Amino acid sequence: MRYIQVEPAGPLQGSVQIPGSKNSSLALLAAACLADDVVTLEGIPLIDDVKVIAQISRDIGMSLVRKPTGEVVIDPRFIHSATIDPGKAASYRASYYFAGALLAKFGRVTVGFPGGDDFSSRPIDQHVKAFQALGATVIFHEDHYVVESRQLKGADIYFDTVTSGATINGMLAAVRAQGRTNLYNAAVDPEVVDTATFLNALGAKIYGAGTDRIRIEGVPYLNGGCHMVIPDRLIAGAFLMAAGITGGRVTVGEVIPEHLGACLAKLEECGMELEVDETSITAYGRGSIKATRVRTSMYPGFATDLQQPMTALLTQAKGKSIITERVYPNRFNHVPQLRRMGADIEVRQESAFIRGGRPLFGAWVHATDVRAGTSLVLAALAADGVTRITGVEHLERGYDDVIGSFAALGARLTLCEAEDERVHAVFVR
Ligand SMILES: CC(=O)N[C@H]1[C@@H](OP(=O)(O)OP(=O)(O)OC[C@H]2O[C@@H](n3ccc(=O)[nH]c3=O)[C@H](O)[C@@H]2O)O[C@H](CO)[C@@H](O)[C@@H]1O
Ligand SMILES: C=C(OP(=O)(O)O)C(=O)O
Repeated sequence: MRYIQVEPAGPLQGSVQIPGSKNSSLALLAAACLADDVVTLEGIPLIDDVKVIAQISRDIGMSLVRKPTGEVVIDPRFIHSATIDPGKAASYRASYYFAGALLAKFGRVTVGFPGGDDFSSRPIDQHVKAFQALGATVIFHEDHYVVESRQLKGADIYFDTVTSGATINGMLAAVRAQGRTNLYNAAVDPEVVDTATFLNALGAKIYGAGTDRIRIEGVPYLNGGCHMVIPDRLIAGAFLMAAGITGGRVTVGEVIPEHLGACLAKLEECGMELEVDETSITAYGRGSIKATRVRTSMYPGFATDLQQPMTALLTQAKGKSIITERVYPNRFNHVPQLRRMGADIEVRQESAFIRGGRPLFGAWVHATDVRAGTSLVLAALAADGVTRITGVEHLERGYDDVIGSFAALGARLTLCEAEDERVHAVFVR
């Protein structure tokens, strides 16, 4: 069993270049299926979810090659199958994008149910609603679903809730549908805009991405092309919080500061000093962190994926903080683990009540999902003593080099192998 060992190393200091966004990359790689020629994507991180996509691509006949210079070159011209293996689909969340992307080209797609971080019920009813509105049938089987349509037809789609996944999937399915599609109550996340920008570069006609109404005029053909994925705003936000919790100074480079608006405002409310340039942000963790109230919401609100590192930060804020999780109300799996490290947090319904200022100490803890892992790394950086974090595979879904990137800032993280599996059983509860 692998674990990450974190030893005390004082305040983090230095700069880190932020990699391409996981969530955008997963959408772009599936979107590449829609093209009729070779596509090059720059900045795709080498994370586990992307490795699964590489395997899926091989299965369906889509060549996907990572060049030594880092670009990923995809040739979708010889895709021969629209069946996505249930096991592979279930090993990450965004496998559902293959349904939208392959539907218009193949008329029938079989995809295993999505996996990904298991912190809450994560319905796909709005994806289904979009496919059905475009004229497809969706049939559920034990471990997969089949989406079928002889000819997708543009439609007006009113999402019942704001969802980035269903907005992107609706866009993917509509790009090659016949006629006009309007997506209402669409998500405005940067990942939605990034996917639309990429598809438009290939010849799609998508208008209004980044607003809550997106219009798509279907096209019969998409060219090849090049695109650079946006930086990972969630990784960037967590590094800024790491500066706060360790009282250090961290610069995140190659970011789009606008994507982090709600996070930056909250960190300033907590008393952190920030210097924002065109493509970089420096956070100073000077002085004490102030308690605050956070409510997560969809973009441009405070991201649910930053809630967990923020919880870690607020354990060190003097006074009472409240975090309310509005996107995934049960997303508090990191809290019992933070408590093992001495944090005083109580979860009631969709809120975590944090009595901050208690010292943290090293312990064996388990990362149940990628952001829970980030939260534990941050807590460990501020803790007295050695922390050992299992569930490394969850961190590897989102980070291609969690050890190296924190080490570059002076942290002491080591990837270790435990021989005794019983250790695992003791704390994974
Ligand atoms: C791979 C990926 O991009 N994952 C991100 C994506 O997940 P994901 O795409 O799953 O999240 P959504 O944006 O779709 O979900 C937002 C909200 O809509 C609800 N919903 C969603 C779909 C649906 O069919 N029905 C429905 O009710 C969800 O329960 C949630 O409350 O956005 C989440 C919210 O920002 C992030 O935490 C995830 O990191
Ligand atoms: C929830 C997340 O990922 P996924 O949707 O891929 O499970 C995340 O990145 O925090």
